[in-house]
Amino acid sequence: MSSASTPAKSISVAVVGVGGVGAEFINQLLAFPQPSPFRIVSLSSSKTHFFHPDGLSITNDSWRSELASAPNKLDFPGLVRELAGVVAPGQKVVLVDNTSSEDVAALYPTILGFGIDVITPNKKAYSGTLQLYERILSSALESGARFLNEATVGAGLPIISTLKDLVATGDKITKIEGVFSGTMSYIFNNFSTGAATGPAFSAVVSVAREKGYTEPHPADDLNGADVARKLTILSRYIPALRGALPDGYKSVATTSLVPAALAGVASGDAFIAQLPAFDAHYDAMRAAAAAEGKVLRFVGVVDVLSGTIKADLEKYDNTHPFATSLGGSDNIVMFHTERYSPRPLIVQGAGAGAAVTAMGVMSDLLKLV
Ligand SMILES: NC(=O)C1=CN([C@@H]2O[C@H](COP(=O)(O)OP(=O)(O)OC[C@H]3O[C@@H](n4cnc5c(N)ncnc54)[C@H](OP(=O)(O)O)[C@@H]3O)[C@@H](O)[C@H]2O)C=CC1
Ligand SMILES: N[C@@H](CC=O)C(=O)O
Ligand code: NA
Repeated sequence: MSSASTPAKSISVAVVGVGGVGAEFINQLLAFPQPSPFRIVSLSSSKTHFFHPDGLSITNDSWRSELASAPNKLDFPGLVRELAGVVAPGQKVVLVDNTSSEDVAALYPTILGFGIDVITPNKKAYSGTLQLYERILSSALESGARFLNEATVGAGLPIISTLKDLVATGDKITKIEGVFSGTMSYIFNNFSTGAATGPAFSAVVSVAREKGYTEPHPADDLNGADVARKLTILSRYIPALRGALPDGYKSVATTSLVPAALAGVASGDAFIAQLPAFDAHYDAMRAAAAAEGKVLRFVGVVDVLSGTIKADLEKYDNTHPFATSLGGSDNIVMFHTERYSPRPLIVQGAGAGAAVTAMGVMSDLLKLV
């Protein structure tokens, strides 16, 4: 029974993926002030899951071991059907996808079609084919379910909400540019400081991985695909570019920093182990930039007027804001618009890491209350 001081637990939350971001999200959700409008009805790792329509009785100390010892193998389509049975008038169900799985992302149209909201930091769906993107939109429109993905760009930074607000209030975006990868930012903030020499490229990449900034496979950051995905997601919120990338991120002009010899390495561990053999190549790039008084930064551009969407390694003067004002995993995103001209609207801050990404997911969840 509900009352003003004890609201009904009216939002059932199913969490899929309990890696760095997923675990932090669960901790933030369990720490939400009581009485909470949320109840966790399901937790899934890539191996096991548990589900109870009335809510799970878990704590921050217990959920990992309980999930690890759960007898149920993960059957994701089966879980979706069970969740669909929980949807009822006044009873929202939201699936929070904290994986980087294509298979989970491919089911979003079905999930939304059941009236289940989807919240995710996973970029795979919205940066995929135009066809999948359009099916997500039409399923959400038909059922009224929400699809929210703030954490896919800039982690917890308000990038997507800012872009949506600019567009919804009638501003015209002319260009979005900046540093969109926390991993690339961390790497080049530490590797290319203006000096001709410094730490080994492979060592800096390893630290970025240890800090939880990289994708499960770090090559997905170094090959530029992660930035290309973010640019695709942003371009789809801009009316003039909505249909511009039929093949999604694969249509973005992208510079890869992965040595050709490592392009097919299947595991992240093997990739990290083999990267030191190529340090001399990156040393030469750093020295060449330093000789011109410049630093290296990996940037993305969505130029609405020319239709150019690209992810590239660029050289910037030592005095440029990309050289002087970025630290850690900082992203910086500049929105050039009709209203914000000639000076852009700028959002800057940590753009990767479990805590700030989970905060972005949590902020989307709060939009449902
Ligand atoms: N880390 C960051 O800073 C940011 C991450 N993101 C996005 O957040 C998502 C999660 O990232 P992160 O936590 O760092 O990555 P992790 O690799 O730490 O976690 C991903 C988890 O998903 C699990 N998983 C994979 N497939 C499935 C599946 N089919 N069902 C259930 N679980 C599955 C994996 O399990 P197992 O290990 O057993 O395979 C793993 O535990 C990614 O999409 C990433 O792009 C977005 C912004 C920033
Ligand atoms: N690997 C990504 C994580 C956030 O999207 C990054 O480094 O930015
Ligand atoms: Na964000």
